[in-house]
Formats: sequence, structure tokens, C-alpha cells
Amino acid sequence: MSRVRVVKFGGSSFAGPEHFHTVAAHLAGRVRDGEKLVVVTSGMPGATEELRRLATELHPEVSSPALLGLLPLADTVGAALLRIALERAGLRAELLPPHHIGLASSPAGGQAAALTGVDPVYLHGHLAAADALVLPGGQAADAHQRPTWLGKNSSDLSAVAVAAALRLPGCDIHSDVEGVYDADPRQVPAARLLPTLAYADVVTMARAGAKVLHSGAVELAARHGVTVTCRLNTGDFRVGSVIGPTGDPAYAVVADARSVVLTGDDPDAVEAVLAAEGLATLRVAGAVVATGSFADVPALLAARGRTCTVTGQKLLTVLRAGVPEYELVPATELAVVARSRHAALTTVAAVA
Ligand SMILES: Nc1ncnc2c1ncn2[C@@H]1O[C@H](COP(=O)(O)OP(=O)(O)O)[C@@H](O)[C@H]1O
Ligand SMILES: N[C@@H](CC(=O)OP(=O)(O)O)C(=O)O
Repeated sequence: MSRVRVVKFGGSSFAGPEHFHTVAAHLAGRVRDGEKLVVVTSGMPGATEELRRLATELHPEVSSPALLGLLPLADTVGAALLRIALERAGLRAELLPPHHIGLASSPAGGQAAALTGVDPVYLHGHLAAADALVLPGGQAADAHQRPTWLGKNSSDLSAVAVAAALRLPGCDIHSDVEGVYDADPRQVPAARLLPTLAYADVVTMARAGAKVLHSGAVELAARHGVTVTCRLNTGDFRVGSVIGPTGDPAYAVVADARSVVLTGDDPDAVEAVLAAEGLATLRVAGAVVATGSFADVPALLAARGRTCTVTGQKLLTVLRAGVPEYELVPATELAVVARSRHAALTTVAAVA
């Protein structure tokens, strides 16, 4: 009998059409080796944001429900293209629409939906006749079977949720880096790979704005004991990091270039507006910090009647043995400060 494995390929896996074949060839090899696959797929890089751009070009005050109906289509296209590449690679592949994935969410409405449960019955049914099920990440259905979107970067969440529902011990999350480093390797060239990490430390890094994994996905993995294996999305598809209940003590720097630091309005009210849009926030030195942001945060707040000042600072977090320390750094100095904090950390970690 085949072993079932959930594998996720993020947008960075599909930088061009040929990458669909690269991924399909890898997956075909795994099927030949005896695996049955549930493949969670994101859209091509930038595809979601390109849809957002088009929508706001058509209508600058586009409503949230209208926008949320459009954005998930990027992931549908990614999944449909991968299904085609898998078919060409000789696999029996099936593409699942949102209401056949089994992910249940809060009602479709003006904000990103919350995952409320997972019913594995469809997955078991479809798996019987397929080598690979392909499903678009971040998509669910509400109690009325209306399609919903689980928010930015939520493909990781889909992968973990599906693995938990199928009662699997783990899932593979593939990206353009083989694993979690002690700093973003694109910002800090001396960053080092962390081979084993505890769930809690990755959640802290993700909440501080590290782009590599979705914080809710790691929280869900912790609740269900799903081991998350981070792997490369090309070449030898090697394993870089394994995230589980325990790991090496985490010493790391997270410099969130996408963070938005806000002052000047009622912080509780500002956080409530941002939370309703699925944006994560932290409170640092009296300011509200939206981490890993994608939306036009000041415009969003203005539309909800809040007036804030954007300070021009960015959030920098240093983890020492998993304990975070937050500081606000001028945006122009973020990369330099990140490298210097990382260098100091490397010395401490070597001594510890
Ligand atoms: N601590 C970190 N370790 C590894 N990668 C990181 C880290 N922090 C940020 N990143 C960035 O995360 C990127 C991968 O995330 P993302 O672009 O969302 O990939 P995907 O599209 O595959 O989900 C990497 O290219 C890297 O620049
Ligand atoms: N549509 C999602 C897809 C996603 O989760 O992306 P990735 O897996 O590349 O982080 C987004 O852009 O937010």
C-alpha cells in the first residue's frame, strides 16, 4: 500500500513555466518510490499581488469581499498548471476545488477567513483513484460551501491542516531556501542553517515577520504534532530544517523590511482593525507594529477612520535561546544593523 505524504510548493517554486516540469519530475520519482501525494500549491511569484494591483487599478475603493474573491485565484492557476505538468509526467493527478479539500472556515465576508476544521473524507475519497491530488493553498469553504481565503501566505497552513486531518506524522514544505536560517540569507550573507527547531521558536520568528513560514501553520503543527520538514524546491530537493516539539536553542535575527511601525492613534483600536484584516501585530516601545505586511496599512486604517503616523522605522528582533528582544531601527539602517546583530549573536551562540 502506498504511503501518503503532504508536500507544499510555495510561489518561489514556480518562477517560470519550466519549473512546473522540474517539480513534476521530482514528484513523479516519489510516486515511483511508493508515495501517494497531496500537493499544496501556491501561485506563481507575485501573482497574488498582481491581482491586487489590477483590482485596485479597476476600482481604487474595491470592497474587501470583491478583493478576497479574486486573490485566491492566483493559487488556483498555480495548482492547475502543476496538475498539467504532473499529467505530462505520466501521473494520475486530480485538481481539487475549495469545497472538495475539506478545509472548513468562518463565513466568507470582508476579511480573511479563519480555519475552523478539516474533514478528510473528500481527500480519502479522491486519493483512492489518484497518484497525486493537487490543491490550491489558502483556500477553504464556509458552512454554505462558499469559497473562502485563509489570507496571505496561508498555503503553509493548508499543508499542515491537511496533514493533521489525514493523521500523518509530518509534511514537507518546499521553498527556494532549504530551511530556516538564523537570519534571512538574502539580508545577511553569513546566515547559518538551523537543522532542528522547536515549534515555539519558529512561531516567534514568523510573528516577528520572518517570511519563511506562516506562524499559524506552525502553531497548528504544534497542536497536532505534525513534524514540518523544510526542503529545497529544485536541484536535489534536499532537507534543510526539521521543526518539531524540540530543537536546538534558537539564536536568530529577524529583520522585517515589510513591517510598518505606527504611532499616534488608540493602539488597541488600531490593532483591532489590522487583526480583522488578518494582519499580525506586535506592540514595541508604545508603537503598533504590523509585521510581514502586504496591505497598504495607512490607507486601510484611514478607510476605517483611524489616523496614524508611519514612523519610517522597521522591526528588528533578536532571539537568544528562543527569547525575543524587539527594537525599532530606521528603515535605511535595517540591513546594516541586522548584519551587526547577527555577528554579535554568532559570537554569543558559539560561547553558549
Ligand atoms: N530566517 C529565514 N530563513 C530562511 N529564509 C528566510 C528567513 N527569513 C526570511 N526568509 C526568506 O523567505 C524566503 C522564502 O519564503 P517565500 O518567498 O514566502 O517562499 P515560498 O514562495 O516558497 O513560500 C526566502 O527566499 C528568504 O529570503
Ligand atoms: N496566494 C498566497 C500564496 C502563498 O501562500 O504564497 P507562498 O507559499 O509563496 O508564501 C500569497 O501570495 O500570499
